[in-house]
Amino acid sequence: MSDRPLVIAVDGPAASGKGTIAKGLAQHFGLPHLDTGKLYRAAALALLRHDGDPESEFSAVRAAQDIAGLLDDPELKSEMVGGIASRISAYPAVRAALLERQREFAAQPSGAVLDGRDIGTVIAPDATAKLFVTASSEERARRRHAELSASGLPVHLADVLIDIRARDERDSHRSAAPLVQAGDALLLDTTSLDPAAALAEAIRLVESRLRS
Ligand SMILES: Nc1ncnc2c1ncn2[C@@H]1O[C@H](COP(=O)(O)OP(=O)(O)OP(=O)(O)O)[C@@H](O)[C@H]1O
Ligand SMILES: Nc1ccn([C@@H]2O[C@H](COP(=O)(O)O)[C@@H](O)[C@H]2O)c(=O)n1
Repeated sequence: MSDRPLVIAVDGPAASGKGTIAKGLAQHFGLPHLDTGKLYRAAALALLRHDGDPESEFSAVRAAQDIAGLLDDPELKSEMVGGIASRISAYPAVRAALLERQREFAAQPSGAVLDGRDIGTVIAPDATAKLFVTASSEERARRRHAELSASGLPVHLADVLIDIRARDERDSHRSAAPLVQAGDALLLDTTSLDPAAALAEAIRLVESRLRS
């Protein structure tokens, strides 16, 4: 077994359960965790609050440089913010503005768990273990719909499914750091797993990497 810090990269599409798994892995292995989607969402929120134009890369980069104080804002969770995050995250200069912070987090001597879209491919290509977490788009829409309804944000399931599919399309087909399973990532399909079973499988997969 290597004595390098344990770094776990968790990537996957929207509402696949990667954040839930990443948090659970962090707790299990005693590591700090970063939800990198929050950085893109915070940039989107900064843009919205400054009446910026998502069509302007310049405007989006300025927003990405101005996310202090926004990382725990409850508005980050809204579908509107998630949609704008997915649009502006396609700009290479926005990704560049958020890169160093993520790399520094991954390089902590303690090790780390990060979840997002490009952790295993761009942010931490040398991660000890990489998981690509997925689930069918219908199941992901069901989960996101339940989450939004529980937090008092009424939305139609059909609209959530359309939004999830649009997000998948944008995240997977952009030229800058697209959502793609890294060649050495282990696939974890959570469609028919509850959160506890998904985490148990994730721990098993990480441990299998630690032994290899
Ligand atoms: N295996 C699972 N079965 C059922 N529900 C789940 C499962 N995993 C997570 N959830 C629920 O689905 C919703 C989305 O999960 P989570 O936030 O972990 O996904 P995510 O991939 O990190 O989403 P995003 O990156 O788009 O914010 C949450 O409400 C979470 O509690
Ligand atoms: N590493 C990442 C993380 C996120 N994004 C983009 O942000 C959007 C919102 O992310 P959530 O995980 O909170 O849903 C997402 O749709 C991606 O477009 C990213 O590009 N890279």
